Amino acid sequence: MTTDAQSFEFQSDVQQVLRLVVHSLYSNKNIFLRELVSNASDACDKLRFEALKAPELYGDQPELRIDLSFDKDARTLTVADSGIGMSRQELIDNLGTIARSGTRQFLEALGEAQKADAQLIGQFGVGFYAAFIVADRVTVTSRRAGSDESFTWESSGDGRFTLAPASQAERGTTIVLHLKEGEDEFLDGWTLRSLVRTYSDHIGFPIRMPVEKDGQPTAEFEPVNQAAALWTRPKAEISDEEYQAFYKHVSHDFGDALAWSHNRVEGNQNFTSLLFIPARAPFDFGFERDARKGLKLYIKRVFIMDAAEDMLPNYLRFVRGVVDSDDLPLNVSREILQGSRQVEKLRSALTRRVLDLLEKTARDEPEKYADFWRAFGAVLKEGLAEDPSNSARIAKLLRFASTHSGERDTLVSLDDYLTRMKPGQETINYLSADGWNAVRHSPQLEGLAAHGVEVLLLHERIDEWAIGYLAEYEGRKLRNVAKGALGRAELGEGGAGTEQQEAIAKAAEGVVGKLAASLGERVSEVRVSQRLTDSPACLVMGEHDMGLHMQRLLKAAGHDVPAGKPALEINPAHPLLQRYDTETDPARRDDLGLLLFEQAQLAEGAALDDPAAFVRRMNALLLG
Ligand SMILES: Nc1ncnc2c1ncn2[C@@H]1O[C@H](COP(=O)(O)OP(=O)(O)OP(=O)(O)O)[C@@H](O)[C@H]1O
Repeated sequence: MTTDAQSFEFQSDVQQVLRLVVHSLYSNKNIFLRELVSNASDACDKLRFEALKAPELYGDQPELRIDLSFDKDARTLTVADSGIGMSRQELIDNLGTIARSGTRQFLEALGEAQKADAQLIGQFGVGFYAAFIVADRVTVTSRRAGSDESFTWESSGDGRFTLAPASQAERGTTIVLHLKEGEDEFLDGWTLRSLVRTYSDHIGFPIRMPVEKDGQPTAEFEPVNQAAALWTRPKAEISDEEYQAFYKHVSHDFGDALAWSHNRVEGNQNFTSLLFIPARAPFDFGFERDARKGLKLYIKRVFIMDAAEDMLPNYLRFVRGVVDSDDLPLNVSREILQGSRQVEKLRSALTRRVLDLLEKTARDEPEKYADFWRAFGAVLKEGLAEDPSNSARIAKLLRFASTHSGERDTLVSLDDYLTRMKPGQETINYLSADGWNAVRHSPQLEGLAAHGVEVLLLHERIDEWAIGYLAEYEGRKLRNVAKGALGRAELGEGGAGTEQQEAIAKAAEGVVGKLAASLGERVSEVRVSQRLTDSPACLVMGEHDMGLHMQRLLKAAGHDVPAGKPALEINPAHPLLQRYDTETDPARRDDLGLLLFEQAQLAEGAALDDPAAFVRRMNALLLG
């Protein structure tokens, strides 16, 4: 073993993160203490968990605690915990790298201007590196539980750190901050106590500070926090600020939570849950599907593991918090969790809690709910497919753009829709397409708009797939208006009567026949439309066929899709159809017919089979 200090370089990302943290968070510099105490508390949790199987890890030091002290002369502040500690290799791995996946992508994606935004920086959990906001040198000495070796890690935050053997007598980690010039406020007992009370009161282990006598710290330590895990305390005694501080501890989010729900359940199952809905998606939200974090499982107050995957369905993966069970065995393993009926029950109870909380927020604080929907709506929609037993409740929480306002950001619920249905209308109408403009300007909406019938506008990738799992809402069928013939059920009493329709269809028989001949196998049928008022034509699938948009999505994902053929619906009153009908040159007429078909494909968002031929035809007609 070497006795001299060895020098190492930080992984390249670390330097960048460090610089960002120090520059962006200076105005919130107090948070360094919260971060260090939070890590110390995690280290105590880890020891308590490992000691379930190996009680000898406690040695002769059963106490788990976090001590804060300072030395005015040396200008140092010390955070010492009796937690799990770190081995030499762990010091190198944990304090010289950035483990979170996606950090590099995140940094690259941030523009220069955004880099100064503390909220954004906070999203990747600044953690240990926050120490460098106030310190120009940080010394970490650690001795892992069960080992008699200790090591000192030291860095000035300049891209390098050193590592040397040490002789720390006790288990755990001691972090000494050599404060920068001007940071003397942290050398004051009163300030530190008030910071602990503000940010770390909820920590479940005692945070202790030296008793002061005549303004001088003594060797005796006293607790300065409540040292009771927050969720074990009665709701009425916990302030919003305390809940928010705790949220930051469990979620590593820098901003506040949007809402939370804290419950104690007694009876068949005994557990406490404290669940938070974040206000924003974390930067690596998309990356973490495989290793989901965010819901901590405690058993009888002992932290066991991150168990989001077992305790919550995938579509609620944005939830953060803790669940503390009195019934599960302390020696539970992931394998046991996965097969356990008790866990299954816990999972449905937690799912209900989250849906209750979302319903309450939607009802009482619609603006907050709108923020939630913007951040996580697309995730919640997956629930329609994943959790059929709750699909009615999920459906109530859905929000859609609609022709009611015609604006992308003004969203309506299915309940809103029901109140605006026309007399005689039976279906909840929707249209889906690739992107907002394609759906908003679709010719398919013209007839419905003329009758004043509202249509939900689905324009996100997941929409058509998700909505396919929702056959009806409150007894009303959900109806894709791009399919089948529209009648009274879709249009209400204002829909054209059958006699009138038949008369129009009869008058158009000639043009319909000619078009069917021009288009041949491309379409299943040509018919007069109820949908159109301004456009000449549109494409419509059979009511039970797969929508054209969905066919494209599946094809793009590499699936074999049965090629259902659309019908071409026409608006015989449109001048282009009259021009088609009166064209005497058969070749030109066929070209015009094909153009009508291709236009309908384009308007619906499809790519053309042979775009060059389309352009040639179009140009010939423009010049002719
Ligand atoms: N006091 C401590 N005792 C033991 N290990 C620690 C301590 N402080 C930090 N560590 C280790 O160093 C790692 C990195 O800490 P850091 O605070 O940078 O990130 P983190 O806590 O994992 O995540 P986050 O970015 O969410 O804060 C921790 O995961 C932990 O393994």
